[in-house]
Amino acid sequence: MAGLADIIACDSTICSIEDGVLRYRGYAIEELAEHASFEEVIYLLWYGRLPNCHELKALKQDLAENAALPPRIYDLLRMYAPWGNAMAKLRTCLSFLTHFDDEVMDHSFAADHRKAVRIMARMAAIVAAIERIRSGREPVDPATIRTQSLAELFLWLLAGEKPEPVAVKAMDKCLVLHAEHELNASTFAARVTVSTMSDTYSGMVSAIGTLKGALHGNANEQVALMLEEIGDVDRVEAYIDGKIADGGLIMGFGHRVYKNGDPRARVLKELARELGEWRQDTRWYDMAVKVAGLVREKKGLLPNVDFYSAVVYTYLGIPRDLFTLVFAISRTSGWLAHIMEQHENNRLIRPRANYTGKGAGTWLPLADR
Ligand SMILES: CC(=O)SCCNC(=O)CCNC(=O)[C@H](O)C(C)(C)COP(=O)(O)OP(=O)(O)OC[C@H]1O[C@@H](n2cnc3c(N)ncnc32)[C@H](O)[C@@H]1OP(=O)(O)O
Ligand SMILES: O=C([O-])CC(=O)C(=O)O
Repeated sequence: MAGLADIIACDSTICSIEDGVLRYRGYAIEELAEHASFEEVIYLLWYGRLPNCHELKALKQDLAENAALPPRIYDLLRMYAPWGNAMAKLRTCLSFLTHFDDEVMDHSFAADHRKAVRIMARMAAIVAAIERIRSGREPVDPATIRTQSLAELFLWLLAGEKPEPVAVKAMDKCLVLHAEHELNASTFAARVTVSTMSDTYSGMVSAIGTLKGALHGNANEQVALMLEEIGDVDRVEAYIDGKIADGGLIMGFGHRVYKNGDPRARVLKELARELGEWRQDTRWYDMAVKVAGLVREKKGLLPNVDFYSAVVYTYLGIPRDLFTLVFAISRTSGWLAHIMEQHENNRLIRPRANYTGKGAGTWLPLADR
C-alpha cells in the first residue's frame, strides 16, 4: 500500500483515533484541551494514567530542575548562521545533548524515564535560545525563572519577560492539543530508529527531522506564509481560486486519517477567535475562516491541526519559522512515550518493499558496457 496507508504497524496503548475521535490513553482530546495542563498530559502519556496532586507536583519539580541547558549548547548555537533553518538547529541541538547524558545506552524503564524528563525539560529552553541567539540577544537561563508551567517557561524565555496569563493559557492548550497523535510520520520514524536498540536521542533526532517536512509539522509555517501572502480578507477568494487552478496543495488541509475533519482544528479555531479578540485584531482569523470555507466548498477539504495553530501562534507573537519547533516541544511528550513503549516491548521494525524494478540481469564487464 503506497505510503503505508491504513497499515497497522504495531500495538500501542498510548493514543487512539477511532471514528474521528482522538483520545490520549482513553481521554477525549476535547476534554483534555478543556481541563488538563500540559504537564498532566505528559504524565498521562508516560505513565498511562492521570497523576494525583503529589505525582503532578513531583513531575513539575523534576522538569523545572532539569530545564537548564549544558552551557556549551549556547556556544554551539553561536556557531550557526543566524539565517539557518530553525528546525535543523533544533535537530542538531538534540543530537548534541547526547554527549551530556551518561545514561544514553541504558534502555531500562527507569533510565528511559529519567532521560525523558531531561529531554522534555530542555526543549523549551533550546527553542527559545535558538531565537534569542540568532537575533543577537542573550539567552535567558531557565533557572532564573519561577514557574512550573512549560507553556509559561517557553513564552518567558522567548520574550525575556513574564507573559500574560491569557497567552500562557493559550500556549498550554496548544501543547496539550499537539502532544500525541498515534503513528504519525515523525513518531513512526522515532519508533523505527529505537527498534534497532538505538538510543532515545537518536529517536528524537529522527522524529525532529521527520516533523520538519511541509507535509507534516512544517505545514503550520506554510499556512502562515499563505495567509501573509493573501494579506487581506478581500483577496482570499482570488488566491484560493488561483491555487486550485494551479493544482497545488493548500497547506493545512487534508489528513491521512481524518476524512471528516480533525477534532483539534475545531478547538484551535475557537482559540484563534478568542486570541484575535484579545489582540483586537481579527484580520488573520477572518482570513483563515474565509480560506477554510472556500477550500471546503471548492475542494471538499477540511482543516487539519496545522491550519488554525498558525493563526494562534501568530497572535502569540511567535516568529513564523518557530511554529514547527513549538509543535516539536509539545510532540516530544508523545515521541518519548512511544520510544519508551518501543523499548519496553521491542521487535525490530523492518517491513518489505514490493519490488517493481528490472528482472534478473547478466553481469557485463566494464570494458563491454
Ligand atoms: C500534523 C500534520 O502532519 S497534519 C498534515 C499537515 N500537512 C498539510 O497540511 C499539507 C497539505 N496536505 C496534504 O498534503 C495531504 O492532505 C496529507 C499529506 C496531509 C495527507 O495526504 P494523503 O493521505 O496522501 O491524502 P489523500 O489520499 O487524502 O488525498 C486525496 C486527494 O486530495 C488531494 N489533497 C489532499 N490534501 C490536499 C491539499 N491540502 N490541497 C490540495 N489537494 C489535496 C490529494 O492530492 C489527492 O488528490 P488526487 O486523488 O487527485 O491525487
Ligand atoms: O497523524 C498524522 O498523520 C499527522 C498529524 O496530524 C499529527 O502528527 O498530529
